[in-house]
Amino acid sequence: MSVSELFDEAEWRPAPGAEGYTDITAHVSTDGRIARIAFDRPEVRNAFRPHTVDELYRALDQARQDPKIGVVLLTGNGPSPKDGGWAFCSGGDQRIRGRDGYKYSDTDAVTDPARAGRLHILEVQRLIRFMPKVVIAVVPGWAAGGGHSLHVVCDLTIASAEHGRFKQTDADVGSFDAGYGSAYFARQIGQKFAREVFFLAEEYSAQRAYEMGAVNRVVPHADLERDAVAMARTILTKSPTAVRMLKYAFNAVDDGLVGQQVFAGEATRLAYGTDEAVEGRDAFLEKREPDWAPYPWQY
Ligand SMILES: CC(C)(COP(=O)(O)OP(=O)(O)OC[C@H]1O[C@@H](n2cnc3c(N)ncnc32)[C@H](O)[C@@H]1OP(=O)(O)O)[C@@H](O)C(=O)NCCC(=O)NCCSC(=O)CCC(=O)c1ccccc1C(=O)O
Repeated sequence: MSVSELFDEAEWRPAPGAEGYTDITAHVSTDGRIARIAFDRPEVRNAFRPHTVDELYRALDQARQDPKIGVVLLTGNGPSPKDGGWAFCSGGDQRIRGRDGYKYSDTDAVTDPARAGRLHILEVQRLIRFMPKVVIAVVPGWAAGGGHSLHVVCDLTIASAEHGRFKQTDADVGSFDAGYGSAYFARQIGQKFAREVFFLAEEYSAQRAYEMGAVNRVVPHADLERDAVAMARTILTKSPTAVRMLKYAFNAVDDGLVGQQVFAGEATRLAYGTDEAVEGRDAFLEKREPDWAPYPWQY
């Protein structure tokens, strides 16, 4: 069975360990430079349960640690075998929501009570936010609730003109993403629009979301994945260090001290590459005073 109607078999090979996944699919482009990670529960509009989130975190972290991968495409497989509907992701699976979070199924055999009720999609959001690679939300259908928040936290969004739909249902179901999903969303599209999206929970077409500044590109459905790969390939022509520093620079202004820490960590890595920093380290190891003379107080 095909992974998804938009999936091009010639473009991808399974990511290492992907054969064990049940709720997502994970692939790497044949040249190893792009990851494609997809929700694979189209019959429930790609809603996620704790097991889905575990797999998603693992696949994203694997992409984060793969030095060849520069861009991650996050998408949803489809269409639904039940009614032909398309989805990026419809957020937390409301059927298994408990009073302390989302519940593992009996077959997941969770014995640790601390793991019983989960909201760890927020850990996935942080992984997307802080990974030093560009993450593109590729939206073939509904992005709703926590699925809407995931598209918000991705670096870029490309959506299907025919089937892309955006709706923030959190307040309909008594949930609220008070972090990136709402406050950061308001930074993206402005306070009035963001409040409208949450307080009215209406449906927005891909074109309307584009006009509001929530989406980068709207393309014909049949071209969605091809165009997403083309975007990724353009990004891959750029300097990895420059892209990494730019992502962290864009983040820093909204991420407080954590944003500064992440940006500064990369600045430190760059500084370690200079002769000046090498002199500091060598002087310590050689038990001598450092000679800073060759390094001016630049202005
Ligand atoms: C997405 C819809 C608007 C699509 O509507 P439509 O095309 O008419 O399809 P339906 O017939 O409604 O759905 C088809 C089928 O799928 C089932 N389904 C869809 N979504 C879900 C879901 N989220 N959970 C369980 N099942 C779902 C639906 O019941 C149908 O099944 P049948 O058996 O065939 O009848 C519409 O489906 C819709 O509105 N879906 C619900 C969207 C929603 O409210 N999601 C939850 C929001 S809350 C959330 O995601 C919290 C989790 C979270 O991420 C979080 C946690 C803590 C802090 C912050 C966050 C955060 O938001 O990030």
